[in-house]
Amino acid sequence: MTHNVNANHTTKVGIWHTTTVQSAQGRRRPLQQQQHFQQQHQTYQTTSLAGHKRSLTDSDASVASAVSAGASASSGHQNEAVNKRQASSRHGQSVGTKELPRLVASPIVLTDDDLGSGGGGMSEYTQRKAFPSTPTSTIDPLLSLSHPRYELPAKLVANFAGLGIKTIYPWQKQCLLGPGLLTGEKNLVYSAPTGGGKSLVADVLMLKRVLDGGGSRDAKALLVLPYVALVQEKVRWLRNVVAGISREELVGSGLDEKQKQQKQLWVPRADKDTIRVVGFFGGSKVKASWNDFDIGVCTIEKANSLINAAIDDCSISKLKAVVLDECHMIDDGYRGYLLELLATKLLCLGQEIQIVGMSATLTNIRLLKDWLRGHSYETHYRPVPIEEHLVYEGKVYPAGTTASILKTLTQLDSNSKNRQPHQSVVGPREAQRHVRYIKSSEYKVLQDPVTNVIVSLANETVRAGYGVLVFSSSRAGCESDAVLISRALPPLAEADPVVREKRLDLLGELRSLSTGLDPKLEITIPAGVAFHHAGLTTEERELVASAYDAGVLKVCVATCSLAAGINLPARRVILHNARMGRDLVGPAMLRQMRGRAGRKGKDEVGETYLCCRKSDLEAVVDLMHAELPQISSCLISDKRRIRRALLEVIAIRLATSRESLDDYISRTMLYLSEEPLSVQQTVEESLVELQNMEFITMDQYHNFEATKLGRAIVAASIDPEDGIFIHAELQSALKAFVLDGEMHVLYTFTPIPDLNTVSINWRIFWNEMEQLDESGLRVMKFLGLEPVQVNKMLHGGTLKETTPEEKETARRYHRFYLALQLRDLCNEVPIHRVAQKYDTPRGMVQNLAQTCQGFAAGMIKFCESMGWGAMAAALDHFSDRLKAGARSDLLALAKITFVKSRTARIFWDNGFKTVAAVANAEPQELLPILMQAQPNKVRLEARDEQKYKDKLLAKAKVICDSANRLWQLELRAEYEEE
Ligand SMILES: Nc1ncnc2c1ncn2[C@@H]1O[C@H](COP(=O)(O)OP(=O)(O)OP(=O)(O)O)[C@@H](O)[C@H]1O
Repeated sequence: MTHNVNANHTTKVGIWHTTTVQSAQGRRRPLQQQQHFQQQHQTYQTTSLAGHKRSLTDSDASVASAVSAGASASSGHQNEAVNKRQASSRHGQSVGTKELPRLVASPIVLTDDDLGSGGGGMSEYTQRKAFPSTPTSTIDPLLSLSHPRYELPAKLVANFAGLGIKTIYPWQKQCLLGPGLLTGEKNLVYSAPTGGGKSLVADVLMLKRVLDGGGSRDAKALLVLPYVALVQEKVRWLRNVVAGISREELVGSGLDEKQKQQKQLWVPRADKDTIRVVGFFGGSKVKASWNDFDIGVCTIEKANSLINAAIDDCSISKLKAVVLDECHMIDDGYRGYLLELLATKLLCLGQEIQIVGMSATLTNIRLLKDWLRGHSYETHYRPVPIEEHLVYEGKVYPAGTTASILKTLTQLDSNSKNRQPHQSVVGPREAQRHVRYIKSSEYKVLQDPVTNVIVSLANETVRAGYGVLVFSSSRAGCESDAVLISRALPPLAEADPVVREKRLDLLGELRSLSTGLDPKLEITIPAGVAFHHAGLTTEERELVASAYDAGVLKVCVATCSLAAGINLPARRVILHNARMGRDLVGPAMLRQMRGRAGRKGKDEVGETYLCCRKSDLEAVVDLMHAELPQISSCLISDKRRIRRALLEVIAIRLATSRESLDDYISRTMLYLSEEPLSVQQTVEESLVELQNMEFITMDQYHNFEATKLGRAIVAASIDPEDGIFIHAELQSALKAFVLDGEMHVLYTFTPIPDLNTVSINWRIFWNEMEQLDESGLRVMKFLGLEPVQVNKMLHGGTLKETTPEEKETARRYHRFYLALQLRDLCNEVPIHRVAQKYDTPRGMVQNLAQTCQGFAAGMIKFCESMGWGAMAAALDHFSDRLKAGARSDLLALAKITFVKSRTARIFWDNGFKTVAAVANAEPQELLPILMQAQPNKVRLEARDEQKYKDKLLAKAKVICDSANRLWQLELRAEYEEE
């Protein structure tokens, strides 16, 4: 027997917490009543505020129908009938933003089993049983960070408390008090579940090293994270943590008078007493040096190149701590292996640098502990309980029972010959195990059981007032899920007035970005839903993530890019098929995704629902029960990596003799797991290959030395194999560099594309080629790119990629296609226009705009190291245009904060042609110019208009201040020249 969840209030789903359902039941009407209420409410709804902001024009309606078509390709007559019914029930309601016909989410029904068992009991992942409650510092004083054992400045402790960390968890205490950790004598590697509070331990140790500095006032730390978004989030967090803290404060805290006297007090200097946290990634800080920061938060690549440069110029002695977050990535051959390289170099230095590694998915922590010669700590504590489920064919199973689902299914399958077509695949034994089921839907767009389930589960949580994170396998999937979910949720007019205002503000902010408002976000945001993927620009992603974090949005549908490390308030995490592109995610990624549910400080509990298709069931159940793979070094699996490892240490002169190279290799993680003899042999072969490639030479004393080329490759932070390609390209360019146009320089600044990720639209290639001037065509010819080949491709030809030569040619076509995009960006074409023109997601175009700056800096270093001074100067001269995204006449203006590309052009056209002119302007004067620079004029209400102007005025003030600073620098330079 089953009970409709909406009609029956006796649900009991967990012993430790109330679930979304229970909370919802406590607060809301049963769904049927609610729908009735909504319809009534909608019928008599007066004109909404949003209606004033923007009306549904014909063109909007056509966009809406286009989106509808995309989101619901299978939509049919039955569906239309329902939609028409619903649309007519909304008659008289003003639509604030674009809106598609509404859907009613399928009801979720409880089974008897659930009523009796407490919703399947606690899942295997829930750690709450072992730690029923978190003790406080009244029970254990060491749970307070102000305890003298930690020797932390009072301000730091207060900052942590202000950020919600008033007491630490028992495991955090035990971990911090491990031997030699607080004093920085020992390295540490530790593992705790996602959301377990790992960051705090590393933050405390790292800050102690920076503040204490082993006597140095110039102590530095690096925190290494795998993704740019994580770097940005961490920079924000750490800046709050260190706000108002000076190094000398540490000396005064937690010590008695005698101890204070014994410690030498530093004399504070205005520029030295605060802790500077700086983020390093992609195109940011291309020329940054160690003097620019105290704590550098970096991507893996940036950390590796910073460390190389510091070892080379001997400034590495300032480095006191390195934190490797998500250190299981060491086993990722694509880029994670750089973690092993950088840490091994530090281990070889023989100076005290505390290395701290952490992860939620480390099974063989011992290997890392042995490698780092440190202390290890493992906990399974998760402060917020998580309840996990599998959903299959509309039925919800507690995660613990999934293995038996499969068993039942196998039995049923073996008897399938006897099964009648109308009989369900789920037999009676299995039916007892599922705790809830989602009724199938009458709408055509919700015929797919997985989609239907996702809409219902999201709808249930949002209506109970909580946040939902949905992971979808692709960008298109994210967008279509978001549109469908939004159609089932209450429209904007029914939202709380404060939330409604904020959603409208969010729409306004997105509209005012240079990319304009995405038509699908325009549909979903009013209902509190958005998507987040690499196709959006960073600004769009940031606005979406922070609106979701603030509760303005209730549903965020994301690709797995949002899975690692990000702290967002998700009561419920729903996985749409657990796929990344076409492939099923691995166990570590699965854990990361599910780990986004129920984060401390954001939510009290968490629930996860992995929703899968029948064809995936077996693989998904295996995945849910899969042990996390043991990590291992991947240095040896591809010889390119060991070659890079050797080339780097030779080039930065960390190890040049055979003995020191052996010593270096013996300190890798690889050396602990591989047969020493086979490692030796690989090293031997790699050294010979590096010599053959002319990256290194051996001198008469049998010491290795990097050649110019070898040093250039390391200075440019590129892979040795890419180095060969670049070297060949630049070497031939030297002979005939095309300087009577910009294409050749731009081509040189274009990062080497991965052939699998860049796809060329040959029609566009052809069109652009036809419009190239003579100089541009000469560049093409020089690169060996044939119009005949482009024409062939246009008519269905294939670009061969079998031989190394063919691969190189293919690379050039792809690189040239990207260079064309870069050319448009530098000629002030806005990102979204470039994206449209080249048939590429705008996030990708923005990524190109950002990464090319770092790559360009690498190319300049490459030329400098090769002794190609003239080429380096020519490239350097042009590199400012990449940053400015503008033609050369605007370069000076584009140095001003917020004045880039199109905005700089509008300043110029309005007579503000120099920094001095802007510096001498009143912010009010700049207001009309900034309004002109907004691409999308929106009809605004008077009140909103004022808000909008206030925002622009604040921006104008920043612009004036920035221009003033630049102008003063210019004046000083002129004065000094005289
Ligand atoms: N002692 C504490 N008291 C209160 N909140 C805490 C404490 N420690 C950590 N938190 C909070 O818990 C949340 C999760 O912590 P954190 O980001 O460190 O998790 P994590 O273990 O790194 O997870 P993941 O592996 O998913 O990144 C954060 O919001 C953090 O501020």
